[in-house]
Amino acid sequence: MANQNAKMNIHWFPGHMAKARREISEKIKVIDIVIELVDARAPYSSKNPMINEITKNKPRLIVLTKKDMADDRYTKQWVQYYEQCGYQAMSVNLKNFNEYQKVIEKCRHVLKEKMEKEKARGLKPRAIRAMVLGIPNVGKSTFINKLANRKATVTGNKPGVTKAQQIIRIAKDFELFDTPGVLWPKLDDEHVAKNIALLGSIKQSILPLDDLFIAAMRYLTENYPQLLKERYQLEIDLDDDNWIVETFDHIAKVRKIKPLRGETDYDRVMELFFSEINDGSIGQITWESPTCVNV
Ligand SMILES: Nc1nc2c(ncn2[C@@H]2O[C@H](COP(=O)(O)OP(=O)(O)OP(=O)(O)O)[C@@H](O)[C@H]2O)c(=O)[nH]1
Repeated sequence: MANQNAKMNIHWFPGHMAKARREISEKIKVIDIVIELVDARAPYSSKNPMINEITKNKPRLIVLTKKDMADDRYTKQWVQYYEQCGYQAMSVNLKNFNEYQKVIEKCRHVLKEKMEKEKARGLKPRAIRAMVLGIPNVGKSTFINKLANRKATVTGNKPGVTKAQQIIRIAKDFELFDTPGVLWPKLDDEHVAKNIALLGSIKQSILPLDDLFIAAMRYLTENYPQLLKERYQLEIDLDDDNWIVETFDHIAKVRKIKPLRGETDYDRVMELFFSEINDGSIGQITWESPTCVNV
């Protein structure tokens, strides 16, 4: 589960990006479908900005992971949104025993026509080959490991087929690269950086923590006041000039955080709040809706 300590490699230098692109471009030649994982709690912010360019015209399935931590209403809207944009999209909870099977089913469905055409042209039936892509912490390894642990056969143990050693057979008709393509988020966009920090995917210190705290509290008050009430018995009046200090004081009191040199321990309050946001204990929250981002 995403947590306070989960850290994204935020040092994406042009060299890293070029390398990631190169590796993916190599693999993409031999795959039929790209499975792009994004986090359902921020399905725009957790996307790589250049994915279209990188994956060229390969069929793509956008999978919103961690739907158990996101707001169901928004998850539905996001799936619809991406479908309207012309992609295949679905949401999953990878913690559920068999959910990933739905992803395979969907891939089969997307490629049905292509495979039938190949058959009609007299080509030998073959397995669909897929690759998983996504920014750090969206669930790529969880997804691949689940598939691999169930029924994995390394298919490339033929001499001279080095590349194929990275491909695992999941089912008779489905193969997957065993390592995902790791892409970078658009951290120079403030909206994205804030959301990525709230997902717990990067060390939150890349942004001033108090700004992040204030932005999160404002958003929760406007969108999920009930969750704040249930978790912290907190009701914020954003028109009150003193709401920020009062919020800190209130949480410290309710959660019995010891004062520091006679004052509210602001750092401890933020630490507690962010860890509860990250691990989902405040509730199912989505940080952006399709209506507020320009995808
Ligand atoms: N609740 C919940 N947690 C999930 C889900 N999918 C993944 N996780 C958790 O999210 C965290 C990150 O998952 P990973 O599979 O390591 O993500 P990744 O994309 O491989 O991350 P990197 O290795 O950093 O690129 C782990 O703690 C997983 O257990 C999901 O659908 N629901």
